[in-house]
Amino acid sequence: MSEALLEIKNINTLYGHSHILHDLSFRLDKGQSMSLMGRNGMGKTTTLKSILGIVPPRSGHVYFDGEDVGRLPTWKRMRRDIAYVPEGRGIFHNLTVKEHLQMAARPGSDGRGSWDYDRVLETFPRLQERLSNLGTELSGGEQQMLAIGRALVTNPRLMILDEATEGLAPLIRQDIWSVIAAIRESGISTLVVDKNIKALKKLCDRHVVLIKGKVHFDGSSEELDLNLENVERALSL
Ligand SMILES: Nc1ncnc2c1ncn2[C@@H]1O[C@H](COP(=O)(O)OP(=O)(O)OP(=O)(O)O)[C@@H](O)[C@H]1O
Repeated sequence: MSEALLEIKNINTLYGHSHILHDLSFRLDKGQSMSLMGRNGMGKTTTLKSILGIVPPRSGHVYFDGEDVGRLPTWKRMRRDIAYVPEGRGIFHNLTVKEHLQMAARPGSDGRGSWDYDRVLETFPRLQERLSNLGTELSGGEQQMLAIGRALVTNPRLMILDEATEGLAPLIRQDIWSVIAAIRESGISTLVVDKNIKALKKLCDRHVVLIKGKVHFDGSSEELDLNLENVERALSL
């Protein structure tokens, strides 16, 4: 049996008295790619924030590479090689593209440094042209490329992307999907939230669909195909 990179077990997450995630469990194996889907407000972002400890679950466990990281602060989880590309991208208005990448660059926890500043610029030639531009001067697509580039230079083993292509023009979306595929090919596991089921089916090995903070579907791309109607119903308005 393959080894789990990320495993969450029976997570319950609340905002005050609002119970959002109910006994949520799933696992992502090493080298694999997983999609997390669901209609607006179903708990996708809350799941990602629970994994990272930004919103710590009230109960349950988060295991990363076999270690229970559930009590660690967010920055320590990220030092275990988890990178996060948040919804809204989190680009700093007053820093240039170059500064964003230089500030974030570091080897992985075991010294891996395959994704460095130069490789990111080779992957995103658009960023190369924009090195001295401030965050505010970038288009939405360029901001997303920078957010992904900034995550890559930390040499993660797991990259988490929230709303990976939301609000981007179709051609830029295609670029982002190609880059996520390349990231995955380079051996980094990915956990991707997006609405494009077709792109996710091609890119990811496993798929989890949430309804009201519970797992409605969890399966491979083949199983997703077999349950497509059911899953599409869970995703439609
Ligand atoms: N900071 C917060 N305080 C209180 N409730 C919140 C907070 N953040 C999110 N929620 C609520 O938690 C529920 C799940 O939200 P979440 O953002 O995880 O959903 P989502 O599936 O990511 O949806 P979207 O696609 O809209 O981002 C929603 O009902 C939302 O209103």
